[in-house]
Amino acid sequence: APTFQPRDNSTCRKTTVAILGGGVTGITAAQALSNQSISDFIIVEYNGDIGGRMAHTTFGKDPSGDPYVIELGANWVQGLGTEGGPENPIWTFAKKYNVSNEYSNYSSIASFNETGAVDYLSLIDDFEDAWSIFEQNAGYVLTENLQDTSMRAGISLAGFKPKKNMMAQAVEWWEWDWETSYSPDESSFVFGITGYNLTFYQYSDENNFVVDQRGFNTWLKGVASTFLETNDARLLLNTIVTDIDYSGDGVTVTMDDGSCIEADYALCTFSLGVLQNDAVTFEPELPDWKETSIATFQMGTYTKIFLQFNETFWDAETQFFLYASPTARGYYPVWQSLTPEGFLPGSNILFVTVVGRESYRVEAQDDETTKAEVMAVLREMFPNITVPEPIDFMYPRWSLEPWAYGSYSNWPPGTTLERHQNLRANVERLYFAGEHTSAEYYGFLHGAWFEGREAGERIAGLITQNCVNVGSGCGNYTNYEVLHGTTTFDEVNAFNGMAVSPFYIADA
Ligand SMILES: Cc1cc2nc3c(=O)[nH]c(=O)nc-3n(C[C@H](O)[C@H](O)[C@H](O)COP(=O)(O)OP(=O)(O)OC[C@H]3O[C@@H](n4cnc5c(N)ncnc54)[C@H](O)[C@@H]3O)c2cc1C
Repeated sequence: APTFQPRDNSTCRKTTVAILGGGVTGITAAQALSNQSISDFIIVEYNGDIGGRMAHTTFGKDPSGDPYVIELGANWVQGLGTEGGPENPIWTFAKKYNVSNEYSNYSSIASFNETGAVDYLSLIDDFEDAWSIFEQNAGYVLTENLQDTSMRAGISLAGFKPKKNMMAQAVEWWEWDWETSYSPDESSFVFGITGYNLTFYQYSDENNFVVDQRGFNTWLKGVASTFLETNDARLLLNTIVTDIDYSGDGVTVTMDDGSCIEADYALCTFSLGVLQNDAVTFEPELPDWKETSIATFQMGTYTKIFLQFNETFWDAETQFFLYASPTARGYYPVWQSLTPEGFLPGSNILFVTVVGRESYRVEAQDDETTKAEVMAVLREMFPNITVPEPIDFMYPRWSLEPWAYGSYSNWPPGTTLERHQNLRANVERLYFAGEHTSAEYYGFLHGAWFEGREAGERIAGLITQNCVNVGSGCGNYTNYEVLHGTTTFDEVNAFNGMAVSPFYIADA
């Protein structure tokens, strides 16, 4: 174990660029630097491996007694691409590094409630009919620069109102919360739809599920091996950053063992959850415009709960099982089977996903409590079968992981693109990038990849004075010190419902 050393800047390791975090963003940024012949960088990573939220573990056992490898975090390549059209870069890498995957067929679904199998799948068609209306409405709000609202309002105005119908609630969860890890009430209308379109219309509506027994991060290791040697001294694993001191001249990064790095530039790729939970101390404190944007955007949680059985007692061909709880929206709603061909046939593994508040609740309780809840649901879904106890059971606690504090970001209703830009923008020599800084693809692996590349290219441009990233700008990021609402003060009057000045003081 490292021994604590009092901080001593005179012995700080020196480098040109300190890359904080070895997830998709950090590794991609390092590659962008390498591509411009900048080899003097150090990557600092909390965990013992690269990949960040693209993380796997072992679970259960196969017929020969060896464990399976399953993904705790990112699992799909989302939006692949079309012939001749743009391709998702993650898909390009998945093909290049032969990452095993299988197409998720969302039509391979059966629906259930507390009485067992009940076919309410036509509600999915109703939701999708509403979708074709509200996506157009969102486009109108965007292009006319109208005020944003919630997805709830958007869905409702397009005619889909689940109200107390728990089966409609389950369908809505399948269509919305499952992707964004927040409810429609908590999600931006405009940026919810732009986010969906940029991935699933620009690339394609296909999601391919990774079952590679080397782990999904195998492609990222392949990318890293193109510019990092084995045991490269520029990759510090198992190293925890605690303090980041920044200025217009450079950045000093301190680790929990007291060691430090002095860099001309630093790129912080820590998740929005890490930033929101003050897991790292910034010196000086981050400016208001940065703090406000960190506090405004949301960090969602997405929890996959894995079960292995001795047999596949559910339909072996079906990929998805949707459950509508009679009392609680989002209560163990989507079940996935790894039994079908192309996944892990013979594994008898099922996993169920919860998000948002249900994730917080489930992640705060012990395995036994959760297992009992999950098994009670399965026994409601399959009333005519003696559902056996699982032979293995496991789930991660994303909301509690000190290197992530959640799963991925989401865009709340009623905020502007400028405020999001403040999440991206550098503060002096300290840069920020990650899935959360992607306005186009927040939440996705490809968002992390594009943002890592851009930050790497911008920093490289500053170092070499040779800007290659002409498309999206060079050097420092734009930021907005002050964000105005759309209402000017002369409009704060009785005609707009404000008959009394909000600044009125009775005896002044
Ligand atoms: C459960 C789950 C499911 C998901 N599903 C999908 C999916 O199917 N498809 C998809 O495209 N995306 C999915 N995502 C999102 C995807 O995983 C992320 O968008 C992406 O991995 C983020 O990469 P990043 O480099 O921006 O951040 P990270 O991967 O979080 O990288 C940041 C790195 O910083 C390190 N770090 C943090 N704090 C410190 C510290 N103090 N000191 C040193 N290092 C530190 C972390 O260990 C981490 O490695 C999912 C995520 C989760 C959690």
